[in-house]
Amino acid sequence: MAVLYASTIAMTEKRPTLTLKPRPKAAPAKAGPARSGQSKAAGPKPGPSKPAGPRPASPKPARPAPAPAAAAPQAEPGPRLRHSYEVKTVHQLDYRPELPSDSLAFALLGAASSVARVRAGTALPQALAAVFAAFDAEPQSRGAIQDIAYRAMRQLGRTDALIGLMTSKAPEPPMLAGLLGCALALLDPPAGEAPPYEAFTVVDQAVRAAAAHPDFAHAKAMVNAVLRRFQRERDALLADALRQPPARWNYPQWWIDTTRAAYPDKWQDILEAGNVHPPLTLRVNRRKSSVAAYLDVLAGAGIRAAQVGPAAVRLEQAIHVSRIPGFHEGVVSVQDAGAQLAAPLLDLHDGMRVLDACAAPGGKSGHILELAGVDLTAVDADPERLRRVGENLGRLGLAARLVAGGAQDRDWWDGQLFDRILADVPCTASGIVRRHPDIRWLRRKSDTLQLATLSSEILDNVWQMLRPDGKLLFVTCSLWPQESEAQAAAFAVRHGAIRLDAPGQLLPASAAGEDHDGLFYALFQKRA
Ligand SMILES: C[S@@+](CC[C@H](N)C(=O)[O-])C[C@H]1O[C@@H](n2cnc3c(N)ncnc32)[C@H](O)[C@@H]1O
Repeated sequence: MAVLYASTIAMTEKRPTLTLKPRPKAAPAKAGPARSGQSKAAGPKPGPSKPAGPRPASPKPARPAPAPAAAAPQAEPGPRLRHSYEVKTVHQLDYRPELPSDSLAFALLGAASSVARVRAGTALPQALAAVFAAFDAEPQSRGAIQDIAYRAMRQLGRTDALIGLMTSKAPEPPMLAGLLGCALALLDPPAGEAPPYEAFTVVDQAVRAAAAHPDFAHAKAMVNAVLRRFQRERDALLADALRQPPARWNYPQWWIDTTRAAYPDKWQDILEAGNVHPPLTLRVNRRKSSVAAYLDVLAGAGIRAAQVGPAAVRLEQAIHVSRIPGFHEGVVSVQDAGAQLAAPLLDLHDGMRVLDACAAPGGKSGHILELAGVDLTAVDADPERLRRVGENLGRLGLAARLVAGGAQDRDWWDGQLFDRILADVPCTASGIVRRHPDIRWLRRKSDTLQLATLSSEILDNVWQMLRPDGKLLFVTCSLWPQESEAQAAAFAVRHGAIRLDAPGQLLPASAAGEDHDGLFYALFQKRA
């Protein structure tokens, strides 16, 4: 059943007409009209996770369209509402369109719903999970929805600017803006990337998508006009849009300013590195195999790969985890090469008591247990994420004591000191935006200070749980000094901690020889 979303988002009963900005001057037409009346769209260019052209009939029954806004149930009888712009309506992010589930139009609506959810504050993976459930999406359409949503996130600054240039006001509801953004991201891929679909297919399917949604079927002509105008006036529009830094870099302005202030000589490279597709890097479980043996397995399966760290293997082409040899048997885990530095830095020995203070989803917990037979306590504040630690360790054939709790609290601690502590604290995650392109749009500037405050509480608390001579590794996946180096320096002063050798701030890199996320490492020893 379609879920109605609370009517906090204003929309008028009399639907607002989104007017198009007048063109500065007539431009010669390059593209033909959108063929929205056709029964079958041309299929996409070959590539992964792409839906086929529309089928004549939907394989699943479409969800019934909820009642129109004016008929939405009132909690209590109130004064009669005027037929005016004061009447609010609900927006239906969960509405399953009456479209073939393998059509690009279906995938575009799913991606548009995901983008609208991210704009409302939901992380993209959760947004996608909600859309897959609401749309009852099959694996093929899931792949297509996800692909388009990730593209849209990587291009959001640019597509927002383009939409702003072509429309007189922000398209409403947000899902309509999301649909335009998704379609523009397909029409205008990043430099060097081929468009995944023919332009006329994208326009045709975006118009069909708009027409299939009760909240903005009225705007299908606008969708057609905006996308066709982009095709005709592409160069001029892009030149105009790219004058705005968020469009040029695809980050919010505050993010650009913060990066520039922290890294005056490297900020552009850092921003670019966050926009490239991340590689698929694996960690070989040394309890089950070796890098050399695993590379042989990959070669035998026709998968090209290279060693990029003591236990790290990078695949030349990303593949689905289900196709990674030995993944389900726990021979390998997916983990960035930079993140693989953590466990070896802890200098682990069999029999040690080790605390992983912010453990979920358990990437580093697994590595710790692969390296030594330690007694591991894995704490995380999020019980749902903690469950994934158990699943991941189970796949590796390893075990730890799992504790749902705040690492700034002590109620879960049995009072016995730890020999080693890993504090991979919550942070803005500004160093891993290439894997999570939604993060930059979800974060607010004020998050940095709030997260830095929490992480200093965590550090101060777990330091009391460390035995004299013991070591604590402080890790963030942040690029901001406030969360990393400044935090580490202040911590060392507060506690008189000995600072040992560690990589410090690793900036994100995507060169063949060095390819890792942006991470920060500081290692401390407690005085005996
Ligand atoms: C950077 S992630 C940890 C990644 C993990 N170490 C790994 O390698 O897979 C940070 C984790 O801290 C958790 N977290 C957030 N606030 C916390 C708190 N107050 N105490 C403990 N864990 C917390 C989050 O749920 C998240 O799982």
